[in-house]
Amino acid sequence: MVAARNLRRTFGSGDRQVHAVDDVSFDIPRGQLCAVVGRSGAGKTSLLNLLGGLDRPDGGSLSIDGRPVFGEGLRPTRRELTALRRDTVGFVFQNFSLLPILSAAENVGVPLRVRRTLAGEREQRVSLLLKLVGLGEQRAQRPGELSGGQQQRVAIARSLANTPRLLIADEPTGQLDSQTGRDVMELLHAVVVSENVTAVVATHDQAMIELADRVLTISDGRLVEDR
Ligand SMILES: Nc1ncnc2c1ncn2[C@@H]1O[C@H](COP(=O)(O)OP(=O)(O)OP(=O)(O)O)[C@@H](O)[C@H]1O
Repeated sequence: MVAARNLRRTFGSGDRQVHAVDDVSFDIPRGQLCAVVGRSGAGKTSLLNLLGGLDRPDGGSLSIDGRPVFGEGLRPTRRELTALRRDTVGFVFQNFSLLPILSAAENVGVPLRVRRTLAGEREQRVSLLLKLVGLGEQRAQRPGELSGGQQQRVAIARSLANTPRLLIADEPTGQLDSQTGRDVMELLHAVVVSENVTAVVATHDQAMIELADRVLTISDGRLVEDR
């Protein structure tokens, strides 16, 4: 599902050069929940940004779902990267990134509006997703009226709206207390199974690491352990 070969991302130049992603290669099969771990500054976010098409590598190649995205002689346009994110990838961030003036249901529906999904179909999918994350009753509430854990559940529902094949989650439980974080992790694990999506999750969370099928450890931009 994800094939990364010798991926590199370097920031800055001269003495201040940082190899945030340094010659990283791996394959992630479909349906796998893969945790990416490592110290602060190790390069987890930089790697996830490449996998999700939010940033471009300086070297190496990447294929998602059998489609070459980056590689020798392959420079996707901004429009092509936008299409990749819209059609293939779902994102969950530490800070939830919900729109405060929209209800839970409207937030989940945003990716479907972007894709111009018909209203009836959109409503159906939004209801299904809110039920999936256990928030069928909260559909009309705005993010400010929901707890942190509930907000992250809305964000997970939104990330699944466009039936992504790849789910990228960057520290999804970073702002949650440990029990709520565990619930959100279990939910993520359950949706990976039920929606047959492949997930790559940057985390410091021991509970998530235990739930993961695979753990990639990054240190100074390098992949130092794969188990
Ligand atoms: N846009 C940027 N410009 C310059 N340097 C950057 C940029 N983004 C990341 N870096 C550097 O790349 C390295 C890896 O950062 P990254 O955010 O990927 O680490 P991380 O493992 O996700 O850390 P954390 O757990 O704290 O989020 C760090 O040294 C960081 O300072």
